[in-house]
Amino acid sequence: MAQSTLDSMPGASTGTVVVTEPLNFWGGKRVKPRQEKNAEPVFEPATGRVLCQMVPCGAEEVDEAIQSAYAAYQKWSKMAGMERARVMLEAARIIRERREKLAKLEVINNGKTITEALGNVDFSWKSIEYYAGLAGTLAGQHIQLPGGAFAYSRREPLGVCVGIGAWNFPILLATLKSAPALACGNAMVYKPSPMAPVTAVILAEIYKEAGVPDGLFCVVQGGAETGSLLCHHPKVAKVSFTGSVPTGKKVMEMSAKSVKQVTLELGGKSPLIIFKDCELENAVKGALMANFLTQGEVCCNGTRVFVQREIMPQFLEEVVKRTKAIPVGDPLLESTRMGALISKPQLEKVLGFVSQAKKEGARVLCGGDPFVPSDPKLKGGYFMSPCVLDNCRDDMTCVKEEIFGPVMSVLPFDTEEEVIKRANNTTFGLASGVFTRDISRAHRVAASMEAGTCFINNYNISPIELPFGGYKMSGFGRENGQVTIEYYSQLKTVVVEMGDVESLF
Ligand SMILES: NC(=O)C1=CN([C@@H]2O[C@H](COP(=O)(O)OP(=O)(O)OC[C@H]3O[C@@H](n4cnc5c(N)ncnc54)[C@H](O)[C@@H]3O)[C@@H](O)[C@H]2O)C=CC1
Ligand SMILES: C[N+](C)(C)CCCC(=O)O
Repeated sequence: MAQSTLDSMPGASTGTVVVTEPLNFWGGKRVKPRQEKNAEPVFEPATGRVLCQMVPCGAEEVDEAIQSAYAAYQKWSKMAGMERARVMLEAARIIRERREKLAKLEVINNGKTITEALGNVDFSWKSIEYYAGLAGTLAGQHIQLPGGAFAYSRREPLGVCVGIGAWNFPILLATLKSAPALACGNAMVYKPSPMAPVTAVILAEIYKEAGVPDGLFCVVQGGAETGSLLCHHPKVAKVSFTGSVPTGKKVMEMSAKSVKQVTLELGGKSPLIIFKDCELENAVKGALMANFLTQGEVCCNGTRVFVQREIMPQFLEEVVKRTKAIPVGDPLLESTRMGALISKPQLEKVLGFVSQAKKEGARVLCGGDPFVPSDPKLKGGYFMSPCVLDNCRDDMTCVKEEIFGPVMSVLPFDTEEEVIKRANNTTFGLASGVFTRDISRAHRVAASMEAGTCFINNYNISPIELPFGGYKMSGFGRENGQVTIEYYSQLKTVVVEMGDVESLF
């Protein structure tokens, strides 16, 4: 039972997998939905075929999951960090062992290429290893006070934390939220996106197999309604959310009612600035990495590509040549470099952005059309050709709004001062990038960016060791890196009197 979905994976190919096992997990096992009412079909993006049914959890089920997490938290939080680390390292080992199967299932549910999905699975076991490494280092301070009195601080967990994930990195987001949470001694109830529900429950099975107490990592399925039940539940101490700005605001509002801590990883419209003194080939490669991973459905993508006017012709020629050469198609083939978008509505939304851009005066240099691969089984898939837009202006819709698809907008600029101002002229602030061979300029620009990350001479390098998160409306709090320990724990100060109480009364 436990590994049935994965067991069917080795021979799996696009268009063959159907998932029928329950996708909820609490109390140490998969749990069948209480009623099939409101079931929603989940599609395989590469074929448009139904992969499984997602049945949203109601109030009673959410409560059951949270109670089960709370019971596990009571045990887990009393263990030493080193003991928790040992269990987590075992979970990381199991993920490594099932790397290929897990990645395949991720591809079938999300539509991204197998090459990227393998990288995402590697990111997952690395996050667990990284936070397992930190679990044994959690410590407080000892502070001496007058008269022999002293105090110490203890770093304690928060309790039951909720993770709400997006569909673009299903297994990676479930792991990068749960790994630091568990390392600090918390339990987590995780709600994946209703469009990508199948891999989080496998992570839950792996944690269980590694030896966490039953209930420590629970999965509840559902959309907005289930999400708000989680955000309102009185036993939840914290919500970590990845998704769009409008939903992030709602999560914050709901969490405010019972003063829950929140981490918000929201959208972006990040600038990538390419100066004329750059190494051009690297800048072109960087622009592709900034726009086309996971079909462009990445929050930190550098979708506003500012290019210094003198090198614009060469840049465009090279970027278009390479974009046209991207093999789009069956995401399970190793040679494919771009798979299918998550859903039909998402594909239509992205194509809509391209038509709007044309109306507003942008020029399509390549792509931007629906793409029908020659393989007949992919005819119903949500593919499009990657797109480069030229003649863009700062006031165009494609330059202002998050598109979340493979669409790069290219904008000319003349001076450093001008481009910094234009790059920062957005309500978002997730990431930014700069290509130049002038080291002073590189650091000057990095310091001026109103964004949580700045990449110098590369883009989208986000290993687990580095803090990741937004400025402005891209959110707050950080994920990844050592600092995330602070977002999943709280300090208790213990004050110790060694003499008599000096009372004023
Ligand atoms: N920054 C990012 O990484 C992401 C940005 N987006 C952007 O958002 C657009 C829409 O995508 P969606 O998946 O609909 O994003 P969304 O922000 O609505 O959903 C993200 C998660 O929040 C949950 N959710 C929705 N309403 C909720 C509520 N009221 N309370 C609690 N949880 C709730 C969803 O079920 C999902 O798990 C995309 O086209 C893209 O532009 C989407 C996903 C990730
Ligand atoms: C930083 N990265 C790419 C590993 C994950 C970002 C999460 C997101 O795009 O929603």
